[in-house]
Amino acid sequence: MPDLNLKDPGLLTDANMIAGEWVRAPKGGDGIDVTNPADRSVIARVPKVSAEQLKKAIAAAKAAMPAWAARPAKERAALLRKWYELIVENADDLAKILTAEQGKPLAEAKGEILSNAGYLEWFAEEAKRLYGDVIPTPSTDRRILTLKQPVGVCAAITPWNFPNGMITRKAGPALAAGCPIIVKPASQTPLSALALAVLAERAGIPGDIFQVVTGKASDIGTEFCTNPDIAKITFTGSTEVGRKLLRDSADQIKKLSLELGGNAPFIVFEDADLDAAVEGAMMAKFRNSGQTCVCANRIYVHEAVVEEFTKKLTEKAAGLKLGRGEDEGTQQGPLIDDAAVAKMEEHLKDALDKGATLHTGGERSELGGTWFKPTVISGVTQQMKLAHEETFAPLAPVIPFREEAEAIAMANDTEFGLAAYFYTRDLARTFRVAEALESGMVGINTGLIASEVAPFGGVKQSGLGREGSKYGIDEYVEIKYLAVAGM
Ligand SMILES: NC(=O)C1=CN([C@@H]2O[C@H](COP(=O)(O)OP(=O)(O)OC[C@H]3O[C@@H](n4cnc5c(N)ncnc54)[C@H](OP(=O)(O)O)[C@@H]3O)[C@@H](O)[C@H]2O)C=CC1
Ligand SMILES: O=C(O)CCCC(=O)O
Repeated sequence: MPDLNLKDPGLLTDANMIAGEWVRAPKGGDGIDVTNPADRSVIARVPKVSAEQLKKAIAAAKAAMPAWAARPAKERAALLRKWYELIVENADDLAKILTAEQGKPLAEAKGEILSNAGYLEWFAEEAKRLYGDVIPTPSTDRRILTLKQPVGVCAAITPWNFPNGMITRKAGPALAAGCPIIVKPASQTPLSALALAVLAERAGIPGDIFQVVTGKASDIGTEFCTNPDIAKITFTGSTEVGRKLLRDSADQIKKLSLELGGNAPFIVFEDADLDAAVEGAMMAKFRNSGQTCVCANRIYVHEAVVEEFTKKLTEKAAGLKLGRGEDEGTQQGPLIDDAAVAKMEEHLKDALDKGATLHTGGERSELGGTWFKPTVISGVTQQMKLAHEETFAPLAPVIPFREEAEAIAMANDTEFGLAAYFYTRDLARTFRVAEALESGMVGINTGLIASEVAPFGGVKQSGLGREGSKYGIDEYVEIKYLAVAGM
């Protein structure tokens, strides 16, 4: 294992947690190399779980579920709380592991870890409030009650852009509701997931209740979708894979939560606080080098302020410091891989070929590898590729508009509906526009919306279900109705 200068080297492991045991790749056997996107060096090799091992993990989770679900909610809550505390205590080390495999600046990595540990804290509390109802009865011979019961064994498939946070968001509500969960992290970033498993074990969470398996995505996905002992799949990633999971699990009518691609519009009205809008756009566009599903993909700016906005955005974007995530002051890490750079270049070229103007960036950085200079272009139209596809990279396209209705129509002109943002100081417009935007989340005068207390999720082809908030745990329970007569 690499020397990441951890306070606690025990957090770095290349073993899977299967049925309560740490399982390494067989010597000389098949495995997956984990590389540091900053220099492409191989930092670890994790196992490719075998079909038998995966079945064993699922069977172990199924066998362990009744005892876990039967524990008083207060006990499950205490274990989740302990896990949360260990993550917070070890946030510096977890951030180093995350940055080494994902590339984001260390401060951002630590921010991801701390803010998303909040989902464990939140759901530890919600575990105790999983109330049913007593419903007023329409006839005197009976009483009507509801219970909330755990949905069953859950399987999570998580992406590389938030290697730590996308797991706590799913494991928190699952475990709180009484469900075991098996996590398959992205092959690019398994070490953060495995470090979470180390801490879960230390917190006292049984190793058949929180398991992590690494390996070939399509094989694991197929087993999750077809194994009758998996009741629910929770996925964050591309719309294409989400669609496949939905299709493949249709035969067994599994429950699915899908947090898929976005194509967030970011609208700046003529009455906006322009400096605040520029700050918000920087956050919504360039956080994680543009690789978040809620990243602003299209920036619509009223024609009266478009020139000034573009100038200010360009200055800020050009001032971002690129570097290795672990280097002091780095604001933009490398993109995850060459495919991510290729997509950025494809969208940029298409826009420039169709008449867009380049203000800053537009090329790979001198740092080499997968760094791409933060890029601002203007004169963008709805006919360009980036208006309809998620770029997932540091490309900020500015599109002018004249009328509010025109901005809303362009914003909604997409099959996606995850996040949207707009800046205005007009209260009536605030509600009018917020209600008209076809998205699951709307940031108004802010470019940062994720929080464990709020429901995160999309409409249209951006997915199904919500993560976080009082609604998040509903994704992991079934409501059972009791009709009690004979009294
Ligand atoms: N909503 C979001 O937050 C995210 C959106 N995306 C979008 O998707 C694009 C592509 O990114 P990419 O990493 O390829 O996203 P994917 O959807 O391919 O990967 C996300 C997760 O799904 C797994 N996966 C891939 N194929 C299958 C399959 N057939 N069955 C089951 N699981 C599978 C991956 O595993 P493995 O790593 O082993 O392939 C990973 O764990 C991005 O450019 C972006 O537009 C990507 C990541 C996150
Ligand atoms: O990209 C995602 O899938 C989640 C974004 C979380 C955040 O905004 O912190």
